[in-house]
Amino acid sequence: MVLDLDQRTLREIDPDLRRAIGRIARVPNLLIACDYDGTIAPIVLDPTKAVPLAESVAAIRALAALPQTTVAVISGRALRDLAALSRLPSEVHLVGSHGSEFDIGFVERLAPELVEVRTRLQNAVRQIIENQTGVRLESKPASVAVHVRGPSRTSAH
Ligand SMILES: O=P(O)(O)OC[C@H]1O[C@H](O[C@H]2O[C@H](CO)[C@@H](O)[C@H](O)[C@H]2O)[C@H](O)[C@@H](O)[C@@H]1O
Repeated sequence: MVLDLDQRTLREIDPDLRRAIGRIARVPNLLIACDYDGTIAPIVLDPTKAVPLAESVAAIRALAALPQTTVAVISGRALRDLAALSRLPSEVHLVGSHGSEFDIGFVERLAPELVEVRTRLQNAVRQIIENQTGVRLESKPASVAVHVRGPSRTSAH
C-alpha cells in the first residue's frame, strides 16, 4: 500500500492511528469496504439526488488501483440505484440491499412468495403515507424505505 503523506503530516497523526495504518499497510490482501449514504455521499433531502463527494471518489479510485487491494461500497440502496448514483468504476465492487445484492440478477432470483410479500408491504405503506406531504416511498428489491426527512415533525409522526 502506498501512503502519499509527507513527513510533517505523518508526525501530526495520532501515534495509535499511525501504528494502525502501518499494520494495515503490511497485510497481504486488503479489503476496504465503506458505506454510501452519509459516508461518501452527504445526506440530502431527496434520496435520488445523493451523489458522492469528488474527494471520496478520488480516494476510492486510488485505493482500488492498488495491488492486493479490493474496494467495496456496501449500501442499503438497491444495487441499480447505487450504481447509477455513485457512477464508480467497475473495479469498485458495489453491493446493494444491505449486503444481499451482489448482482442485478438478485431481483430475478427472489422467490415468488418473497416478491408477493414485498408487493403487499409496498402497497400497505403506500396507503399509509398517501396525503403525507413530503413523505417519500423508496421501493427496493428486498425492502421498502419510507423517507420522513422532508415533512414537518407532525406528519413524520
Ligand atoms: O447503507 P447506506 O448506503 O448508508 O444507505 C442507507 C439508506 O440511505 C438512503 O437514505 C438516506 O440517505 C438519503 C439521501 O441522503 C436521505 O434523504 C435519507 O433521509 C437517508 O435515510 C437510501 O435512500 C436508503 O435506501 C438507504 O437504505
